[in-house]
Formats: sequence, C-alpha cells, structure tokens
Amino acid sequence: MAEIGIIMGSISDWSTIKEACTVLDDLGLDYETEIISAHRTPEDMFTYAEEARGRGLKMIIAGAGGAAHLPGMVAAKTTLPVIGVPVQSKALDGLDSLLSIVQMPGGVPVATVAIGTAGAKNAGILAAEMLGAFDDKIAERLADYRKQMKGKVSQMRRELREQ
Ligand SMILES: Nc1c(C(=O)O)ncn1[C@@H]1O[C@H](COP(=O)(O)O)[C@@H](O)[C@H]1O
Repeated sequence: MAEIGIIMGSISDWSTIKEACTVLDDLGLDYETEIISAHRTPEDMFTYAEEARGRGLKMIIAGAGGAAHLPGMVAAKTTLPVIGVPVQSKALDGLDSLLSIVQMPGGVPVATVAIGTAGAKNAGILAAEMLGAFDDKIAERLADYRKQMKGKVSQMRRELREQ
C-alpha cells in the first residue's frame, strides 16, 4: 500500500511533479498520485487531507503553482507531514508559488523545497528519507543512491580532464 501521497493542483503541474515519482520509482517506493485543487475542488481537498492518515499514508507531497494554496491548506487539515513543491509559473517564474507555500504561519508547517523540477526530485528524496528514518532497507537504498551520485561526479571529473 502506498505510504506517500502525491497531489498536484493541475495536470499542467505533472511535468514537474513526475520528477518526484521518478526518484521514488528508482528507490522502489510505492506512492499514489491525484489532482486536487484547494481552489477548484475544495471539498475533495478536505476529504483527501482528512482521510489520508486513515488510508495509511505517512506523508503528502503537494505541488502547485501561482497562488499555491494547496500544500498549506492540506497541511491545515492533516497532522501528516506535508512537503510543498513550488511549480514554476509562467507569469512570475515560480516566485509566487514559492512564497505562497513557504510562508506558513507558525503552527502549520509545510516543508518547502526549491522551485521546479529539482525541487520535485528533492521532495521525492526527502519523502524517502523520512520513511528511511524508520526503515533500514530504505536507508540502504538511499545510501546506494548517494553512491551513484558520487559515481556520476567522478565521471564528470574524467570528462572535464579530457576537455
Ligand atoms: N495553485 C493551484 C491550486 C491550489 O493551490 O489549490 N489549484 C490549482 N493551482 C495551480 O494553478 C496553476 C495553473 O493551472 P492550469 O494549468 O490548470 O490553469 C497550476 O500550477 C496549479 O497548480
């Protein structure tokens, strides 16, 4: 059963949010995905947030752009940890998304990652690390992931020397 819920405000966010899914696939972790909007489907958002823990989710990754109220509103309706992904918007390059997500009032946190695809990737890794804090097998997979990253840097160094 999925322990990570991944929601986004619109299908237009998918090209960003799928980076979180890709990294979770690489790490062999189950997740579920859904489109939910605080603005367009507020009732569905409340239901999703209220039922998340009972359905076995351990955390929620929520991505949205522009007036990105989804992560904060979901956080307001659940005590599960919420990771917010600011999607890069056309008008303001995602600064609007970032500020909408990161500036939560004290008492209702959203763990906010960077704008765009790198942020979505990190949201996936952060979710895995949170689960890995309680699961040695996941922690081992994360250690392997780090080793692979190190290997890629070694390859970059070789390429640089060949320039
Ligand atoms: N920020 C939100 C919310 C919300 O916060 O509930 N719902 C949709 N949106 C955002 O509107 C942008 C444009 O959406 P469309 O491309 O569907 O017009 C998307 O980035 C979405 O996350």
